[in-house]
Amino acid sequence: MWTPRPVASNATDFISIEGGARLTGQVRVPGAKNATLPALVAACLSREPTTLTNVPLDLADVRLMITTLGAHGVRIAFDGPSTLTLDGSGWHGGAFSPELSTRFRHVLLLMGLSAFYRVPADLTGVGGCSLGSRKHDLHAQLFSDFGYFVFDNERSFSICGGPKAETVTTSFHYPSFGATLNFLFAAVGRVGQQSILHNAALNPEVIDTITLLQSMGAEIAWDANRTLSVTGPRKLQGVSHQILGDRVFAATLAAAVACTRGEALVTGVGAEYLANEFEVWQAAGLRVQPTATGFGVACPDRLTARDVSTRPYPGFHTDIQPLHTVMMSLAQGTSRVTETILDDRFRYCPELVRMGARIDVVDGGFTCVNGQEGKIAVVEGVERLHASDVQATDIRGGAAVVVAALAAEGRTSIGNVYQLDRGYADLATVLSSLGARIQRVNATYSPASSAEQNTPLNKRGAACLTPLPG
Ligand SMILES: CC(=O)N[C@H]1[C@@H](OP(=O)(O)OP(=O)(O)OC[C@H]2O[C@@H](n3ccc(=O)[nH]c3=O)[C@H](O)[C@@H]2O)O[C@H](CO)[C@@H](O)[C@@H]1O
Ligand SMILES: C=C(OP(=O)(O)O)C(=O)O
Repeated sequence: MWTPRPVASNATDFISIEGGARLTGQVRVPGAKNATLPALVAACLSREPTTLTNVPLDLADVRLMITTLGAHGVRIAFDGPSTLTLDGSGWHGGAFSPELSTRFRHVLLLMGLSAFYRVPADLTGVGGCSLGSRKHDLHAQLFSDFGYFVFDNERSFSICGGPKAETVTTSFHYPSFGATLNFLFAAVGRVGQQSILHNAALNPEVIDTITLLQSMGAEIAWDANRTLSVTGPRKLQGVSHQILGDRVFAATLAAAVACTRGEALVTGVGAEYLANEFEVWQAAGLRVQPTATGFGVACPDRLTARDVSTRPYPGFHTDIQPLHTVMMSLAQGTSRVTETILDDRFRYCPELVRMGARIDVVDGGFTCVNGQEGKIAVVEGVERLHASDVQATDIRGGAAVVVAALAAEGRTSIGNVYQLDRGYADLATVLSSLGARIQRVNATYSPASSAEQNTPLNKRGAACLTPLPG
């Protein structure tokens, strides 16, 4: 049996980038984190082993999910660097350790898995990126609509009991990705019963999970009005499923190419999954050419400013918003980036400002999906960014800072690399294969050395670090 290597996430690690190298070459994106987390849970719905391929096993969130599944009765065999087989028949639910659950958002999907197996589950603390208020009221609502007993207060979220034996119809005020997945997991467990969800999320990663469930035997249909209908099968069989390529990773590479005026061929994910983002970026001057296995991207000239507003799929993806902001930071003109889904998703902007970006985050005068005051980043493009000592505030905010550093003059240090490890496998290796001068530095703590106390990162109190190599 193959054994996965440990995910290297030392709290004091940082990424060092000497900016200015034009990115060129060819790269394949791995399977998507946000398709893998649901697929790991969906695979456990069969009492027969199910094999997943194209799994980004080196992601911290994927490991957290695997560890949590294993701790609650799932048997997992690693078959290779991106393949594993799960046998979920031993899933027993119970109380999830806050030590694990507070570190990733999609621990919420284990409530759906428990609903499927009709075992009680108790969740104290949910993690994920800090992007403002991230509610789970729709999750609580759907389990209640299905007939489970739900206890949901500030301290814990628990379900127990079983579902009703009749058609269930439920409706979301917003097409929540995570809540749609939990709906699917609970619905496929109701043998012969129909479940209907109005205003479902139908993004590529949900469709990938639906494809997996359909191949296992579930009857699932949807329409253009976002109405999802599920009939639970008598049995879900074990299958093999390849995880969808990561569209956000692909967009990150496109942004890196754009900001370094490079040229690259990206494979492993269809350009159609980025249709909206590419339409905006092509209007800004980016050249994108879909291919049979991905897309070519090139940026010969400076981009021009373009406004965007985040929306549920197929609208402009909130996870790609920080990458748009960094592209606009170097574009000609002023653009407005409106975040309508997660009010605090501009936490990375001060990091870009440290690198010379001109960004003002202002109140937008609208209410965000999460009920908070929505914000707009007003980005005045500059010709150049400069190196600084910055932090990855969250997965995609961290990616935006990496892209900025690739384009900036001088050497940038990026701390809090753990955030990047949650969503990007081997980012430094992937970027260096395109010619980036990037290095992950494994820092060691040494309080005795006063020289180390003066390294750039220490000015912001991030860590005591050994001097940068090179
Ligand atoms: C692991 C994963 O796949 N995460 C993605 C998923 O997160 P996640 O599944 O958490 O996102 P949701 O689609 O559920 O949440 C989006 C919005 O809906 C609100 N909401 C959500 C649930 C709920 O019960 N009540 C409620 O009001 C949230 O506060 C937020 O404003 O979609 C987000 C929005 O596309 C992405 O940024 C994340 O990358
Ligand atoms: C916000 C994200 O992830 P999570 O929901 O796991 O925090 C993300 O993938 O950008």
